[in-house]
Formats: sequence, C-alpha cells, structure tokens
Amino acid sequence: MSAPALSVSHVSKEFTLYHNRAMALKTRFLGLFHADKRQQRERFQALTDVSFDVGQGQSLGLLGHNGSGKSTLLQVIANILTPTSGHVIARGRVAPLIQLGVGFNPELTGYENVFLNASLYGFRNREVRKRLEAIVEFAELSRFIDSPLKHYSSGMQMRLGFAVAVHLEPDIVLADEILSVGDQAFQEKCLAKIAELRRNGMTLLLVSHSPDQVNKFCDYYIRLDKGRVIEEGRITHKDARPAATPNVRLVHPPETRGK
Ligand SMILES: Nc1ncnc2c1ncn2[C@@H]1O[C@H](COP(=O)(O)OP(=O)(O)OP(=O)(O)O)[C@@H](O)[C@H]1O
Repeated sequence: MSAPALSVSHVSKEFTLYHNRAMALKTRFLGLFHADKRQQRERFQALTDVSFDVGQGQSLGLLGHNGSGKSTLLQVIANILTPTSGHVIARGRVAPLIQLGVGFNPELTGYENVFLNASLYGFRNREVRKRLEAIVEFAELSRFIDSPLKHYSSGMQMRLGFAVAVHLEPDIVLADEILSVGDQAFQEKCLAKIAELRRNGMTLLLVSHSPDQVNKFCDYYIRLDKGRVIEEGRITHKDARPAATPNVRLVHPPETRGK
C-alpha cells in the first residue's frame, strides 16, 4: 500500500489577538489619558488537534461555517502558516490555489510573471516554455501577456495564477473556493480543469461552502466547527474513485466528536 499523499497529524494553530487600539480609543474618548494603556493580548485557538490522511488520487472536501478554520488549515498544509503544534507531510508537488497571484510582481509583464511564479513551484525556464502557450491560452490573456501585471484586473491576475498552478503537473491541489476565480464562464473552465486533473490521479483538498461542489468533486469530507473536526464521512456518488489506494483516515471516533 503506498503512503498517503497528505498526512495531517494533530495540527493545532493558535493566533494572538491584540486589543490595544480599541482600548486606547476608548480611554481617549473617556478622557482617561493616564488609564492603563498596556497592550491586551488574547490567545485564539483557530485549529485544535486536526488529523487526517488523504490517499493518493483521493479528494477531501473541507466544509464549515465562516471562521471555522478551513482557510487556516489550508494555509498550514500549504506551508504558508506554521502550526503551533502537530505537523503535515505532503508527498509530491503541491499547487496551492490560494492567495492566487501572491508572488507576482506588478512591474513585470504577465509573461515574466509566469516564469517567476513557476520558479516558486521549482520549475526551470525550459519546462515553463513548453507549457507557456497552454497557460496563456487557458488564462485567456494572450492580448495582455506582454503588458505589466499592474494593468491587469484582480480577476485577470487570479486567472493567470490559477493557469500557472494547474499546468505544472501538481500531485496535490489545495483549492480554496475555486468558484471565486473569474467570471462564471471561467469558473466553469476551472472546475472542468480540476475534474480533468482528478481523472489523471491528482489528490485534491477542496475548501468550499457548497456541499454540492464537495459532493461533486470529493470522495470524503470533514466539517470543521471552531477549529475542530465535528463531522466526517465518505461521499457516495457516481464519479467516486474506487478506494484502491489508502483512503482518508478519519481519526476522530464518534465519541470524541465535538469535544
Ligand atoms: N492571522 C490571524 N490572526 C488572528 N486570527 C486569525 C488570523 N487568521 C485567521 N484568524 C481567525 O481564525 C479563525 C478561522 O479563520 P479562517 O479564515 O481559517 O476561517 P474559514 O473557515 O476559512 O472562514 P471563511 O469561510 O469565512 O473563509 C477566524 O476566527 C479568524 O478570525
């Protein structure tokens, strides 16, 4: 049995919230200039003891209300955030479709940014050149590709970021709300591309508010609430891949859920 593509083990993430600004304004309003101006800090637990494995070629949907910790978890997995405790192992090339366009340079052209962005994924220029036409065509930016990125709309920048990420043969795609990329026609194209990569054996972690989208693209789901896994399960649908490779290991037995 091959190792899981993604192992998330006991991941917790704590943020520090600062309240000094609000206090200073309040004390000023009350004329209490000599009141206590010490910075107040509060610890905020965004994720608590999250664990799961995703087998190669499997896909997992992350559901949960606003603020439940989905994006934080994705950013920990993408190595954008460091967990306070626990760890993540990703086996293969990871394409984080989050914060698309981060790493772009607004002064460089779209063309130059493709190379810049691809180098962040560890691609050599030679390899990028082979895929350049497909990337530009997918992003529908051929007219603008020699213009500086600062003249692109935010939607155009996201399209370019998405196109680069999905054309670099990722083994694992981390997607946060795919549907927010571009207009409706482009969103459908993105979803079709994700479906194509899935058929070719890519592992997918999909954050979504849409149970329909998770049902369509995922084999398993977990639901987060206040940073904890409160629900998990297998999705049975006609396109589900056979579970020949290790499946999502759901590690929260029912008696511990929600605690
Ligand atoms: N850098 C940060 N500093 C402090 N708190 C943060 C930080 N990033 C996220 N949080 C908090 O962590 C919690 C989880 O946020 P997160 O963005 O992961 O939620 P989410 O489930 O993705 O929400 P949404 O569905 O609205 O995108 C929220 O309460 C948020 O305010």
